[in-house]
Amino acid sequence: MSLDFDSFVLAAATADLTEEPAAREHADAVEFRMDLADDPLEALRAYDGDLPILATNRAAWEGGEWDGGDDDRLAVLEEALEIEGVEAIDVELESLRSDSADGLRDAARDADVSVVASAHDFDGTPDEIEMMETLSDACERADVGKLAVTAETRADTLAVLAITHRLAADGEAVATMAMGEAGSHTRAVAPVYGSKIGYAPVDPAEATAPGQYDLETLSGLIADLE
Ligand SMILES: O=C1C[C@@](O)(C(=O)O)C[C@@H](O)[C@@H]1O
Repeated sequence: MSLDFDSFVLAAATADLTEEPAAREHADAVEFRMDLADDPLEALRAYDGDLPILATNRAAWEGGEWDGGDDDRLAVLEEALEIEGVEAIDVELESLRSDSADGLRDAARDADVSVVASAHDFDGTPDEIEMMETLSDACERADVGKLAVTAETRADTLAVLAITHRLAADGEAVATMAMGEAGSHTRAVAPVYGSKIGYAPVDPAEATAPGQYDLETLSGLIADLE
């Protein structure tokens, strides 16, 4: 079964699937950060929660903690496709651009699992033209295109919201957020402009990116702004 991003999905981001019961009240899905977990395939096989899983195995070169080779990283993600409960996977846009994840994407289609193509900028916010190019490319290569940048100013956050609005208005499935303290509010506001995925840790001490609100807080903010 595939996770459908027609409406907004709030994902509880975690390296520990036993947190799922605590996430149920506020989340629509669990983002399982396989790269941050000890034995991720074992944990997935043992999962018997209610929330669908978006599986991410983030490369070190994209801000994650997978410390093996890239082929192994994608192969582990491909194994996850076969496990019940996994309804979406996150694949780095760079892997899709280099064709190294073509097999994985085809396998996801065969398994009826959605693909999120993601790109991150941990240093800053590129200009709008560059962000439009990156996000449009991500949308072309997957079911959802995701872009997370690092905001330092209000102008940065406005630019992220502007491109979100533009692509969503064109019918593209996008997920956006500005990382960092200056970007926090975009996590609540981007869904108003059409962003389809939000990420928040159940436990604020276990954030998976800078500037995240905890799950209960983000869920409340999004509900208030709807
Ligand atoms: O790519 C993303 C988005 C994210 O980096 C964020 O900023 O919320 C959090 C990550 O867990 C997730 O994989």
